[in-house]
Amino acid sequence: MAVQISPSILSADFSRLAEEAKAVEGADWLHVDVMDNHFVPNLTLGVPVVESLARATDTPLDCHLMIENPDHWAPRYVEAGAGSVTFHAEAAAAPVRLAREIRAKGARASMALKPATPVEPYEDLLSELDMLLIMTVEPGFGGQAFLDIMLPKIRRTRELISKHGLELWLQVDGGVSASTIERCAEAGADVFVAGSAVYNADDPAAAVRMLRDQAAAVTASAPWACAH
Ligand SMILES: O=C(CO)[C@@H](O)[C@H](O)COP(=O)(O)O
Ligand SMILES: [Fe+2]
Repeated sequence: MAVQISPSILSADFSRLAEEAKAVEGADWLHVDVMDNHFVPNLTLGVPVVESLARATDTPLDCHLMIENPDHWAPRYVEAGAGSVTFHAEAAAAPVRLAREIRAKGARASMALKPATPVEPYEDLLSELDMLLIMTVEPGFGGQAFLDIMLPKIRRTRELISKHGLELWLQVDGGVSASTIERCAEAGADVFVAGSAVYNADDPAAAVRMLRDQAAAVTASAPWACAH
Protein backbone atom coordinates (compact mmCIF):
# COMPACT_ATOMS: atom_id res chain seq x y z
CA MET A 1 0.00 0.00 0.00
CA ALA A 2 1.24 3.51 -0.82
CA VAL A 3 1.89 5.76 2.15
CA GLN A 4 -0.94 8.12 3.06
CA ILE A 5 -1.00 11.49 4.79
CA SER A 6 -3.89 12.65 6.97
CA PRO A 7 -3.51 16.31 8.03
CA SER A 8 -5.16 17.05 11.37
CA ILE A 9 -7.66 19.92 11.26
CA LEU A 10 -7.06 20.36 15.02
CA SER A 11 -4.12 22.65 14.18
CA ALA A 12 -6.17 24.72 11.72
CA ASP A 13 -8.03 27.98 12.31
CA PHE A 14 -11.47 26.79 13.54
CA SER A 15 -13.13 30.03 12.38
CA ARG A 16 -12.29 29.07 8.76
CA LEU A 17 -12.70 25.29 8.75
CA ALA A 18 -13.95 24.99 5.16
CA GLU A 19 -11.01 27.01 3.76
CA GLU A 20 -8.56 25.14 5.96
CA ALA A 21 -9.94 21.82 4.69
CA LYS A 22 -9.52 23.02 1.10
CA ALA A 23 -5.93 24.10 1.85
CA VAL A 24 -4.89 20.44 2.14
CA GLU A 25 -6.82 19.01 -0.80
CA GLY A 26 -4.46 16.50 -2.36
CA ALA A 27 -3.99 14.81 1.02
CA ASP A 28 -5.35 11.27 1.27
CA TRP A 29 -7.56 12.03 4.27
CA LEU A 30 -8.57 14.91 6.50
CA HIS A 31 -8.04 13.89 10.13
CA VAL A 32 -10.77 15.20 12.44
CA ASP A 33 -10.05 14.99 16.17
CA VAL A 34 -13.24 14.68 18.20
CA MET A 35 -12.66 15.27 21.93
CA ASP A 36 -15.33 15.27 24.65
CA ASN A 37 -13.48 16.63 27.72
CA HIS A 38 -14.04 13.27 29.45
CA PHE A 39 -11.88 10.73 27.62
CA VAL A 40 -9.30 13.50 27.15
CA PRO A 41 -8.99 16.88 28.91
CA ASN A 42 -9.98 18.91 25.85
CA LEU A 43 -13.13 19.70 23.89
CA THR A 44 -13.27 20.15 20.12
CA LEU A 45 -16.18 19.44 17.80
CA GLY A 46 -18.99 16.98 17.17
CA VAL A 47 -21.38 15.47 14.65
CA PRO A 48 -22.81 18.74 13.16
CA VAL A 49 -19.32 20.07 12.37
CA VAL A 50 -18.33 16.77 10.76
CA GLU A 51 -21.50 16.91 8.61
CA SER A 52 -20.53 20.42 7.46
CA LEU A 53 -16.91 19.44 6.80
CA ALA A 54 -18.03 16.47 4.74
CA ARG A 55 -19.97 18.86 2.52
CA ALA A 56 -17.08 21.37 2.37
CA THR A 57 -14.36 19.08 1.03
CA ASP A 58 -13.90 16.17 -1.35
CA THR A 59 -11.13 14.77 0.88
CA PRO A 60 -12.47 11.78 2.83
CA LEU A 61 -12.77 12.38 6.57
CA ASP A 62 -10.71 10.31 9.01
CA CYS A 63 -12.53 10.85 12.32
CA HIS A 64 -10.50 10.11 15.45
CA LEU A 65 -12.92 9.83 18.36
CA MET A 66 -11.30 10.63 21.70
CA ILE A 67 -14.59 10.24 23.50
CA GLU A 68 -16.35 8.06 26.02
CA ASN A 69 -19.10 5.75 24.79
CA PRO A 70 -17.86 5.33 21.21
CA ASP A 71 -20.22 2.33 20.98
CA HIS A 72 -23.05 4.84 20.73
CA TRP A 73 -21.30 7.69 18.91
CA ALA A 74 -19.03 6.09 16.28
CA PRO A 75 -21.93 5.02 14.00
CA ARG A 76 -23.27 8.60 14.16
CA TYR A 77 -19.99 9.81 12.61
CA VAL A 78 -20.38 7.35 9.73
CA GLU A 79 -23.88 8.77 9.15
CA ALA A 80 -22.34 12.28 9.29
CA GLY A 81 -20.14 11.39 6.31
CA ALA A 82 -16.86 10.08 7.70
CA GLY A 83 -14.96 7.65 5.46
CA SER A 84 -13.01 6.19 8.37
CA VAL A 85 -13.94 6.16 12.04
CA THR A 86 -11.42 5.45 14.80
CA PHE A 87 -12.56 4.61 18.31
CA HIS A 88 -10.26 4.08 21.29
CA ALA A 89 -9.74 0.56 22.61
CA GLU A 90 -9.70 1.98 26.14
CA ALA A 91 -13.20 3.45 25.71
CA ALA A 92 -15.08 0.85 23.68
CA ALA A 93 -17.31 -1.60 25.57
CA ALA A 94 -17.67 -4.00 22.61
CA PRO A 95 -14.94 -3.26 20.05
CA VAL A 96 -15.72 -6.18 17.73
CA ARG A 97 -19.42 -5.35 17.55
CA LEU A 98 -18.56 -1.69 17.05
CA ALA A 99 -16.04 -2.35 14.25
CA ARG A 100 -18.63 -4.53 12.49
CA GLU A 101 -21.26 -1.83 12.81
CA ILE A 102 -18.95 0.86 11.40
CA ARG A 103 -18.12 -1.39 8.43
CA ALA A 104 -21.76 -2.35 7.89
CA LYS A 105 -22.66 1.34 7.71
CA GLY A 106 -20.06 1.80 4.97
CA ALA A 107 -16.96 3.32 6.60
CA ARG A 108 -13.53 1.94 7.38
CA ALA A 109 -13.30 0.72 10.98
CA SER A 110 -10.27 1.69 13.00
CA MET A 111 -9.15 1.31 16.62
CA ALA A 112 -6.66 3.51 18.49
CA LEU A 113 -4.27 2.65 21.31
CA LYS A 114 -3.02 5.22 23.82
CA PRO A 115 0.73 5.10 24.51
CA ALA A 116 0.41 2.84 27.58
CA THR A 117 -1.97 0.37 25.90
CA PRO A 118 -0.17 -2.68 24.45
CA VAL A 119 -1.19 -4.14 21.10
CA GLU A 120 -0.77 -7.80 22.05
CA PRO A 121 -4.13 -8.27 23.85
CA TYR A 122 -5.82 -7.15 20.61
CA GLU A 123 -3.98 -9.53 18.27
CA ASP A 124 -7.09 -11.63 17.57
CA LEU A 125 -9.20 -8.52 16.88
CA LEU A 126 -6.98 -7.05 14.18
CA SER A 127 -8.76 -8.94 11.39
CA GLU A 128 -11.96 -7.03 12.31
CA LEU A 129 -10.28 -3.69 11.61
CA ASP A 130 -9.27 -1.70 8.53
CA MET A 131 -6.73 0.39 10.45
CA LEU A 132 -4.96 0.43 13.80
CA LEU A 133 -3.91 3.84 15.18
CA ILE A 134 -0.89 3.94 17.46
CA MET A 135 -0.79 7.21 19.40
CA THR A 136 2.70 8.69 19.51
CA VAL A 137 1.66 11.33 22.07
CA GLU A 138 -0.84 11.22 24.92
CA PRO A 139 -4.12 12.12 23.20
CA GLY A 140 -5.71 15.50 23.86
CA PHE A 141 -3.66 18.20 22.21
CA GLY A 142 -1.84 19.04 19.00
CA GLY A 143 1.74 20.25 18.92
CA GLN A 144 3.21 17.79 21.44
CA ALA A 145 6.62 16.14 21.10
CA PHE A 146 6.79 12.73 19.39
CA LEU A 147 7.26 9.80 21.80
CA ASP A 148 10.19 7.75 20.50
CA ILE A 149 9.36 5.04 23.00
CA MET A 150 6.39 4.10 20.79
CA LEU A 151 8.63 2.89 17.95
CA PRO A 152 8.95 -0.68 19.29
CA LYS A 153 5.14 -0.93 19.49
CA ILE A 154 4.85 0.19 15.87
CA ARG A 155 7.42 -2.46 14.92
CA ARG A 156 5.65 -5.21 16.86
CA THR A 157 2.33 -4.26 15.28
CA ARG A 158 3.81 -4.40 11.79
CA GLU A 159 5.12 -7.89 12.63
CA LEU A 160 1.64 -9.00 13.75
CA ILE A 161 0.13 -7.63 10.52
CA SER A 162 2.68 -9.56 8.45
CA LYS A 163 2.33 -12.72 10.55
CA HIS A 164 -1.43 -12.84 9.93
CA GLY A 165 -1.25 -11.57 6.34
CA LEU A 166 -3.67 -8.73 7.12
CA GLU A 167 -4.61 -5.78 4.88
CA LEU A 168 -4.56 -3.56 7.95
CA TRP A 169 -3.36 0.03 7.66
CA LEU A 170 -1.07 1.19 10.47
CA GLN A 171 -1.55 4.85 11.40
CA VAL A 172 0.59 6.98 13.69
CA ASP A 173 -0.68 10.18 15.28
CA GLY A 174 1.12 12.77 17.38
CA GLY A 175 4.32 14.74 16.79
CA VAL A 176 4.70 13.45 13.23
CA SER A 177 6.86 15.91 11.28
CA ALA A 178 9.71 16.09 8.79
CA SER A 179 12.08 15.09 11.60
CA THR A 180 10.10 12.07 12.87
CA ILE A 181 8.17 10.63 9.91
CA GLU A 182 11.06 8.56 8.60
CA ARG A 183 11.48 6.77 11.94
CA CYS A 184 7.75 5.96 11.92
CA ALA A 185 7.92 4.66 8.35
CA GLU A 186 11.01 2.56 9.11
CA ALA A 187 9.17 1.01 12.06
CA GLY A 188 6.25 0.05 9.79
CA ALA A 189 3.64 2.83 9.80
CA ASP A 190 1.94 3.61 6.48
CA VAL A 191 -0.69 6.26 7.36
CA PHE A 192 0.62 9.44 8.96
CA VAL A 193 -1.40 12.08 10.80
CA ALA A 194 0.27 15.48 10.95
CA GLY A 195 -1.35 18.55 12.48
CA SER A 196 1.11 21.28 13.40
CA ALA A 197 3.68 20.12 10.82
CA VAL A 198 1.11 20.78 8.08
CA TYR A 199 -0.99 23.70 9.32
CA ASN A 200 1.91 25.70 10.79
CA ALA A 201 3.70 25.50 7.42
CA ASP A 202 3.51 28.46 5.00
CA ASP A 203 2.15 26.11 2.33
CA PRO A 204 0.14 23.27 3.94
CA ALA A 205 -0.39 21.41 0.64
CA ALA A 206 3.36 21.45 -0.05
CA ALA A 207 4.03 20.22 3.49
CA VAL A 208 1.72 17.25 2.81
CA ARG A 209 3.61 16.41 -0.40
CA MET A 210 6.98 16.65 1.36
CA LEU A 211 5.91 14.39 4.20
CA ARG A 212 4.51 11.87 1.73
CA ASP A 213 7.75 11.87 -0.30
CA GLN A 214 9.85 11.41 2.83
CA ALA A 215 7.79 8.45 4.04
CA ALA A 216 7.54 6.91 0.57
CA ALA A 217 11.33 6.99 0.17
CA VAL A 218 11.64 4.86 3.30
CA THR A 219 8.83 2.39 2.62
CA ALA A 220 9.92 1.85 -1.01
CA SER A 221 12.50 -0.60 0.34
CA ALA A 222 10.31 -2.16 3.07
CA PRO A 223 9.26 -5.76 2.40
CA TRP A 224 5.83 -5.27 4.02
CA ALA A 225 5.11 -2.26 1.80
CA CYS A 226 5.77 -4.33 -1.35
CA ALA A 227 3.47 -7.09 -0.11
CA HIS A 228 0.37 -4.84 0.00
O1 LIG B 1 -5.19 13.13 18.10
C1 LIG B 1 -4.38 14.03 18.20
C2 LIG B 1 -4.05 14.63 19.52
O2 LIG B 1 -4.75 13.99 20.51
C3 LIG B 1 -3.68 14.44 16.98
O3 LIG B 1 -4.39 14.13 15.81
C4 LIG B 1 -3.07 15.81 16.92
O4 LIG B 1 -3.95 16.76 16.41
C5 LIG B 1 -1.85 15.79 16.03
O5 LIG B 1 -1.24 17.02 16.05
P1 LIG B 1 0.36 17.15 15.91
O6 LIG B 1 0.97 16.37 17.05
O7 LIG B 1 0.70 16.55 14.58
O8 LIG B 1 0.59 18.62 15.99
FE1 LIG C 1 -5.82 12.46 16.15
